[in-house]
Amino acid sequence: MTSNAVTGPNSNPHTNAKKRSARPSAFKLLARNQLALMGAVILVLVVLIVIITPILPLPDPDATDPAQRLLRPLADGHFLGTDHLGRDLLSRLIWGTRVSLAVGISASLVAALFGSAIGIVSGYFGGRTDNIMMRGIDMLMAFPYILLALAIVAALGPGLMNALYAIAVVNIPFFARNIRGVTVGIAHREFVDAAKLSGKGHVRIILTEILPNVMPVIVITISTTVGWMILETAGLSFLGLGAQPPQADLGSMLGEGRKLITTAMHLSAIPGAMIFVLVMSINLLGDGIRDVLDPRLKSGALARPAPLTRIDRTDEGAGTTYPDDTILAVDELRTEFVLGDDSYKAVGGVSFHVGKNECVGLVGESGSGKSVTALSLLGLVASPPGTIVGGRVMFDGKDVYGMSEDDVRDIRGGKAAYVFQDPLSTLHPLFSIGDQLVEAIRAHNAVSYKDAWAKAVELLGMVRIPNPQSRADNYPHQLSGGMRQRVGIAMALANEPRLIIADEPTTALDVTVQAQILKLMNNLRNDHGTSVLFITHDFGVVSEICDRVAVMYAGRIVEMGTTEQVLHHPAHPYTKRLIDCVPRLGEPDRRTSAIPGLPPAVNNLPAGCAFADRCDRVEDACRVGSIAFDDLGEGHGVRCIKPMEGADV
Ligand SMILES: Nc1ncnc2c1ncn2[C@@H]1O[C@H](COP(=O)(O)OP(=O)(O)OP(=O)(O)O)[C@@H](O)[C@H]1O
Repeated sequence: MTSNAVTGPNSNPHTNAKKRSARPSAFKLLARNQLALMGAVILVLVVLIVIITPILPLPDPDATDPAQRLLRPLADGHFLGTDHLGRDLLSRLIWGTRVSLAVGISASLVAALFGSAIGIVSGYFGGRTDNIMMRGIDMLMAFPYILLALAIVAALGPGLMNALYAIAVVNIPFFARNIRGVTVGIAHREFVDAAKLSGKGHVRIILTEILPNVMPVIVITISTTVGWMILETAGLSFLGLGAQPPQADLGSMLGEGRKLITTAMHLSAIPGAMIFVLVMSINLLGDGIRDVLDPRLKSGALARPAPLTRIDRTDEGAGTTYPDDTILAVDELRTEFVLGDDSYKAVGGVSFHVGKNECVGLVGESGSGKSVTALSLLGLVASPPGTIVGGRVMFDGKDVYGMSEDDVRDIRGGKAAYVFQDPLSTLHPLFSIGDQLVEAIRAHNAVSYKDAWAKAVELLGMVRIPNPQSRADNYPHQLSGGMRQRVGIAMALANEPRLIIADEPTTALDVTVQAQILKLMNNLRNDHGTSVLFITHDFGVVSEICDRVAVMYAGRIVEMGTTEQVLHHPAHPYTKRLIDCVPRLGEPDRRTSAIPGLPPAVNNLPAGCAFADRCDRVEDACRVGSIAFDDLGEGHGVRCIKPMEGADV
């Protein structure tokens, strides 16, 4: 770590002007996965060779020549040698691979077509249709699949086409079950309901709403099963039920070679190696395709995140000093998401502090970096893809990024607690709220279950949940949204935190419940001396609860001051426009106006002021260099070269 090599997003804005695509192309993403690329290269090579097989100067694969039997590889005129009938092995291998690939891919497509159709219909209609179709599929699955395949070929008679049908049929249940599961999850989503309400018929809904959403899963399933189907086809041919003599496929070649394995090992080793290479390359490519089609895998969202955000700092803040009673000090914090060659500078040098028993609001439009700032404070940004690339966070006088994992974990839910916007997604659906509170209490205190339960009930009472004793046995789905948020707050209060970080805790609630929750938080703050970092996009909420407020835009704080200063005398044009968006009670004639344009993408920030393109006071100087955060006195500061002095709102 060095302290001088600051490469923050705005330290050299000229470099940021470079245009970059939001997301690399699918091909680029695939090419980055070296194993998948290797698989793709091998597979393309094999496919090219089998496509041009008829025009290759190869001897007839079925022409026998007893005088030339069992020649070793590299023999004259026979690069891979000959088999027990003197047939050229290279020619048989290439023709055999062509047959195996064609049968394997065709079987996959047939299984995918029928299996997916069954899965979609069954998952979409549900009820009796689902029951009948799935019981049929269960019956197919009740037999060991290879026995079933053998039985089908035995009934239809040996032959390649019959092997193809058998392999396709035994794989239909696999597709049907997979796709049904995905369809059930989609069939009741709001966009499907909206399509139904708009009068679309079932067939159109399936084709336009369901199919595009399950298509990636179908493609992924095909790509991961085609190798398996080639193996199964080879297995049937190996047993003499697939390709019939003299036709070669990889399985039948292996079967013939097996009889002479001790005298001419190459007869089985060569087709065996080809099956291995083919199946491996298809599987590697399949895995790569799966990663490309699921952006969450590529971004690391589905990977197991590290317990602490990755810290790779080029600086440790500007060394700013803060008042003595500061509980949280954030100094030039920078957090980035690295996706391939793109880095998303979600937090680009943020500094603020929260004093004891103080409530500081963090306000800004959606995407301005409020949540990432809040999560970065205690290393909760998922890594990958998030990295803290600069700055320092001091909590209660200690450097958070210099602490051990255990120490940070101790602070989380202990001295500092989070309250999130949607408590339904943070509360466990299968445990009662009492049990979840008990768990939160016992994670930081060595108390008995009974004592923790009593404390849990007390906490529920404290956040004004009626009948806390009996409500403690309720599950999250049995509570209203407002009550769930109270439980979220009770959970945050469980260990008497010194700081509560509340990320839009009232956004999902109606105004009456919102007012109750704000009052509750204010009372708790005053009763317990807790500090609050309150994240919101609503200036109305700020005016009710915050002592000071910081306004964020494109990952940076553009204005900061007391609530009175920022709300009534905004200095930054952005703050003024944000305030103008809020309707006021009792002022029906006041015009509210939306801010034109959109915030810049954080992977492509412009030089100078990030708000310049949307600002009606912009001048040339706004688009040059880095805009400093100027002190306007009395704790009021702004990042603007032309602040609005004395603007009265
Ligand atoms: N996992 C991620 N990968 C890539 N970019 C991300 C990720 N999470 C957040 N971002 C980006 O970081 C930026 C800041 O997001 P953040 O969630 O902090 O905004 P916000 O101000 O809290 O918005 P909201 O009010 O909508 O929650 C956004 O541009 C967002 O797209």
